[in-house]
Amino acid sequence: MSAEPTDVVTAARVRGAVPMIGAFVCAYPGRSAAALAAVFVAGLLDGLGMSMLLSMLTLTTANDVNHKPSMPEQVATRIADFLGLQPTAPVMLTLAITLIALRAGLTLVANKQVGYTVAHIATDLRLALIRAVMGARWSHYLQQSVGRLSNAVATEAQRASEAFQYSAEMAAMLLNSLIYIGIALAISWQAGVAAAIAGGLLLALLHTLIRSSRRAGQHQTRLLTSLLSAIGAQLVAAKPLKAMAREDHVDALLSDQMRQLRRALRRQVVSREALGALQDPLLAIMVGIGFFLSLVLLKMPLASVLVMLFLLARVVGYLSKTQRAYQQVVVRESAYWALIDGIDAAHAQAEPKGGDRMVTLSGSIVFDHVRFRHGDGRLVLDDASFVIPARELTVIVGPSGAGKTTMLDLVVGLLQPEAGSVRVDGVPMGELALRPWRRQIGYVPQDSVLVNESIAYNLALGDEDLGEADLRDALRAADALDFVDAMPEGLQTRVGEGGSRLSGGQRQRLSIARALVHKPSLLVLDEATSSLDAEAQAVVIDTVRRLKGRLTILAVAHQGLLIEAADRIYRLADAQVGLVRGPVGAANAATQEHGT
Ligand SMILES: Nc1ncnc2c1ncn2[C@@H]1O[C@H](COP(=O)(O)OP(=O)(O)OP(=O)(O)O)[C@@H](O)[C@H]1O
Repeated sequence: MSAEPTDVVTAARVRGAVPMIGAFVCAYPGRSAAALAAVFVAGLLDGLGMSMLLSMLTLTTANDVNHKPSMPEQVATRIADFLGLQPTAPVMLTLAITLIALRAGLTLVANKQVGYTVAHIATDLRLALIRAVMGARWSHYLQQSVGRLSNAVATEAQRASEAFQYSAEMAAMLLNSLIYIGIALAISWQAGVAAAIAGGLLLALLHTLIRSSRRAGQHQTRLLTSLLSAIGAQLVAAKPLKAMAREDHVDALLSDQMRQLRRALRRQVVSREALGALQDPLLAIMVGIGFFLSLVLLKMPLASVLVMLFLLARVVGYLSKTQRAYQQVVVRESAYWALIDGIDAAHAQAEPKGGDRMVTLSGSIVFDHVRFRHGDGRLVLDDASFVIPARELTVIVGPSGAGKTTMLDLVVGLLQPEAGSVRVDGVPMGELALRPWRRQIGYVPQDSVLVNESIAYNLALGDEDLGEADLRDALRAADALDFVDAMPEGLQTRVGEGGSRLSGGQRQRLSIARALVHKPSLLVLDEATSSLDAEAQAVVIDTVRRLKGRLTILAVAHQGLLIEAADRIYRLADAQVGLVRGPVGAANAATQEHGT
C-alpha cells in the first residue's frame, strides 16, 4: 500500500487545497478508499441507528391509526422483521445502540487508516525532498540553507501530512451531512431542502474566516522558512558570536521575525475560534426560526417538528464540522506547496546522470582547454590544459581564491566546465558513470566535517561491509589510531557536534582515515594536512608516499612536506595553470594523455 516517495509530490501541480488532496489520494488510493468506505458505512449505520431512535419517537407518540410511517420507520421496521423481531420500542432501542456501536468500530478502522497514511505522507515527503536535494547539482545544494531544509523536513512535512488528516475528517463530516440530508429528504422533502439551505447559508456566511486562515497559514509558512534559515545560519556561527559577545545581535535579528510569526499564529487562532464561536449561535438561530415556522406558523405536530429540527441540527452540525476541518486543511496547505516548490526546484537542477562508461584510473586525468566560472562570476579557469597522471602525487598551489578547490570539484564531477573537457582515462566526465567514479574517490575537504556520531560511524558512513580491521588500518594510515585507542570508548566514542570534542588536527586525521578506508583509486586532499603539526604531518605524508605508487593523489597545499613529496606541482593563478615541477610539456594536455 505504501507509495513511492515521489508519488505524493508528482500527482498535482495546480495550487489549492483540492489538488493537494487529489495528490494525497492518488498517492494512497487503497488507504484513502478504505478510509472513505469505512467512513461512509459508519455514517450510514449512524443514520440508521438515529432513524431507529427517531422512529421510536413517532412510534410512541403517534396515536393516529392512519399514521403513515416515514421511510426510516419503514427501514427500521423491515430490519426488525428481517431479524424476526417485533418493532417495539425496546427492540428499536437495542437495534439503534447496536448500529451506533458498529459505527464506532468502523470509525476506528477509518481513523487507523488515516493515521497510518499521515505517517506515510510525512515520511515520503521528507524522503522526496532529501533525495531531490541530494540528487541536485552541487551549485544548487550550495544555495540551500540548512535551516530552511531542516524546517522543510521537520515542520513543513508534518504540517502537510496533518492536512491529509483534516482532509479525511472533512470528507467524513461531509459524507455524514449528505447522509443526513438524504434521511431528511426521505422523511419530508421540505425538511431536506431546509437543512441543505440552512447548511449552505452557514458555510457562505463564515467563508471569510476560511480565507483569513489560509492567508495566516501562508504567512506562517513563509516566516518559519526565513526564521529557521536565519537561526540555522546563526547557530553554525555560534562560537565566534559568543566569543565576541555578539549574541544580542542574533536576538535582535530573530525577534522581529518571531513577532511576525506570533502575529500570524494569533490570526490563525482568532479565525479558528471565531468560526467555532459563530457556528453555534447561527445554528441555534436557524433551529429557533425552524421551530417558529413549523410549530407556530405551520402548526405541525410536535413529534414531526422535533424530528425535523433534529435532522436540521445534524445536517448543519456536520456541515459546520466540515468547514472547521477545511479551515485546518487550508492553514496547512501552504506547507505542502512550499515543500513541493523545494522538491521541484531541486528536480529542475538535477545533476546530469552522466554516462555509463567505467574507468579504473589507470592512465590519467586530463584538463583539456577547460574554461570555468561560478555563475556569472569571473573566470576561475581559462583555457586550462594539464595532466594529472595516475599513481603520482600531483600538488596544486596558488594564491587564496585562485580556484584550487574549484579544480578539485571539476575532477570529482561536482562542477561541469563551460568549455573544454575533463577526461578520466580518456573518457569525458559527461560519459562517465558518475557514481561509480565517485565511489573510487577518497575526498578530504578543507574543513573536515564530522557528524555527531561515533568515530566508527564517521569513518564507515554507514557502509556495513567495512569491518573493525578496515577502520583500524585506515586510522593507522592517517596517524589517528593512537589517539582513538586512548579515548574511553575507542572507536565508539562520539565526536560531538561537527566533531567539537576533538582537536582540529584530530578531526583532520579522522577525515583522512575516512577517505582512505574505502581504498580509493584517487585520493583528493584539499589542504588536508594544513592544521596538523609537523610531526603528524610527517606521518601522514609518509602514508601518502607509501600510497603513491598504488593510487593517484591530487592535493592542494600551500606549503610543507606535501609539496616536497610531490611528483609534479601546478600553480593556478589568474585562471591560468602553469607547471612548477614535473616533466617538460606535462601541462600540455592536448598532446599528452597518459595511458589512453
Ligand atoms: N559556489 C560558489 N559560487 C560563486 N563563487 C564561488 C563559489 N565557490 C567559490 N567561488 C569563488 O571562486 C573563486 C575560487 O574559489 P576556490 O574556493 O576554488 O579558491 P581556492 O583557490 O581553493 O581558495 P583557498 O586557497 O582560499 O581555499 C573564489 O573567488 C570564490 O569566491
